[in-house]
Amino acid sequence: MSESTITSRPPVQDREVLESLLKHRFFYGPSFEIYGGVSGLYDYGPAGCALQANIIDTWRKHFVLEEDMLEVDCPALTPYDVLKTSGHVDKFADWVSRDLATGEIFRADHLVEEVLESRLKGDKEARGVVESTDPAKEEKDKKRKKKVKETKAIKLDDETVAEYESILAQIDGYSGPQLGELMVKHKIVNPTTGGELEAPREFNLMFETAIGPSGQLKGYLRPETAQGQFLNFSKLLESNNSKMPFASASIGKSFRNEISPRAGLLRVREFLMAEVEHFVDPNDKSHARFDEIKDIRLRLWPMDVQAQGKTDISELSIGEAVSTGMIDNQTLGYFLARIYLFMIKIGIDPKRMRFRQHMANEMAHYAADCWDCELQSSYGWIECVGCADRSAYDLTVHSARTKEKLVVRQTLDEPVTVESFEVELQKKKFGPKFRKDAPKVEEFLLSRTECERENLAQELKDTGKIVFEVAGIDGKIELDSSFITIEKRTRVEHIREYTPNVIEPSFGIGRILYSLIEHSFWTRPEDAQRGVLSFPPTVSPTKVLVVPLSSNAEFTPIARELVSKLRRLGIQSKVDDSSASIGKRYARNDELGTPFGITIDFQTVKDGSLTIRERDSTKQVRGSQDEVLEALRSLIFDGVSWESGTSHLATFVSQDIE
Ligand SMILES: Nc1ncnc2c1ncn2[C@@H]1O[C@H](COP(=O)(O)OP(=O)(O)OP(=O)(O)O)[C@@H](O)[C@H]1O
Repeated sequence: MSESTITSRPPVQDREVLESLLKHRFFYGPSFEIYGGVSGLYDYGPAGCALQANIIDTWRKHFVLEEDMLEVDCPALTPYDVLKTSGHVDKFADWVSRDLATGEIFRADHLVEEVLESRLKGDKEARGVVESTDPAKEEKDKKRKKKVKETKAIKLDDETVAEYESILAQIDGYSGPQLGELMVKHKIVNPTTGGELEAPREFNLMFETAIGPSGQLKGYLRPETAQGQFLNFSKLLESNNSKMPFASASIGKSFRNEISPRAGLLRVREFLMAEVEHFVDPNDKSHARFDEIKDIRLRLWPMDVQAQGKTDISELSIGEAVSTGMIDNQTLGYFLARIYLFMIKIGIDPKRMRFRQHMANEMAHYAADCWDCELQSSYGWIECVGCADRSAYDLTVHSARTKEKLVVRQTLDEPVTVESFEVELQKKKFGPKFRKDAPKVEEFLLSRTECERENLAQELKDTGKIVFEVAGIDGKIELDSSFITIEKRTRVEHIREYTPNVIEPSFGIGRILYSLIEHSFWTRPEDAQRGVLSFPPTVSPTKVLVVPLSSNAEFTPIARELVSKLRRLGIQSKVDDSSASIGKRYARNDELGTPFGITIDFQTVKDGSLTIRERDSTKQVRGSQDEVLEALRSLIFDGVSWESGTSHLATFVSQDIE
């Protein structure tokens, strides 16, 4: 699939028609439904499972095989220590506000966003501004209006409009206290009842559990698959013959106790992730294959444009974006392009895909740069892949906590002379002075960075002592030079030891799958209820539908033989020999996204010839069995277009099929 072969379809006009199709054809549906269901949990049916499996299969070929990545599969159950060290126990939280009267809980950033958007909408109505009539947006607004009671046509002054727009453009970057201030300043209350809300407080999104019967080992269901890859770094490096750079990959379920799961598969509590951790030398983030992708043009929304409250998208080549510094480095740029190519391969509409850079206050403090691949659907622009340069953070914290060296040792071609500040402790004096805290103080001093050592050396020189604090020990500690010396020394090194940086593309498969469904959905012009899902053959749940014209017994062995030949070609097919009319059977399979149909009729019995039907155009051609099979093979595996793949076959006009 290339960009030029993807048909850009109008946004979904009526989500209910699509939702009814997805339910009816059992792509997915609420889990535990006959017990009333639990929000944010979904079961995938046969069509959804096959679609998901094909997306994953394409992902594995596109990333793991193409890039020689090392795949790992690690448990979802994760001990407390791991997630404490990674920062998830303390920081993996959203801000929530509770209605004091009803107990209803709101996610603070979503609430501020919805209320301000709705006020801006009310202002536009009051000013008589006609917005673009995007039906999907209209529907979203209608629903929001119902939910957000205060949407009224009230005119705002220009300053307030500018302020709201600026807040909305930066909504992902506010801290809890800042959201609280915004709620007070802009009088944001429970939109349905008008009730007062508590100041935002943190709510950790991880599901907590105890591992084993004693209840002593606290654990969590992982919120991402990444940690397993970091913890296995040394084994993976060894598997890669100690060669850098390299990438690991993992596909598995992650769990987040979302505050208000909504928008179907877009915000759920258990979802499939596919993540890559690409380990790279911090001094050289170039990519060996950058030239292959440097001319690919992406729709980019950089942080400075967002900070000005603007939504202007620049269409730039990756080469330009990296050379101007908009994208931090080649490896990050390389992965953004590879994400784009993957999306195109599975049939995502490039016009409904953009890359949004995280703003400085939204990015984790350690991240060098971060971009989200956002896909547009009737729910708006949704982050479907996050791609971050996480620097050396993860390996450094796990290494510090476990004392396992998670580093690369590189033999240098030429030895180098290195100058550094070295700390020497008179350990015999630490015991009597600090007693049980001595190891903590020693560890603190020995684990200072080069820059901190330099500062301490200066302090010692200037004042004859150093003064510092150590976490877990009360009060300030003072040490003079009889306890510690810090001196600049020179040594010759033959080995360079470094902690690699990590570039992490992180895919939410459910969000991608749902966006793909919307980008592929349309209804036949003659009947708005007749839905079609135009998946590319690579990901469609079934590739070929075999349709005997009637229940005539002569058709059965032909169908059986055909299916077995298709199977040998690696083409997955289904026979539909139900009593429904052929038109109905095709319509059913259009809803399932099956790209091709083969009809067996009385002519087949006579001369073995068959017809192939193409889902989107409903065109049909006729040929011998060998011709039909060869045409299907090239249509499905070689990405050949219908016109060129079947031009040598006779056009077939059926009387009663459609
Ligand atoms: N609750 C969820 N339901 C479905 N997919 C999710 C959910 N949370 C995250 N994802 C997917 O996992 C990917 C990587 O997760 P990441 O931590 O970057 O998301 P996030 O920034 O927390 O998302 P959001 O801000 O939308 O909650 C996302 O791009 C998305 O596709």
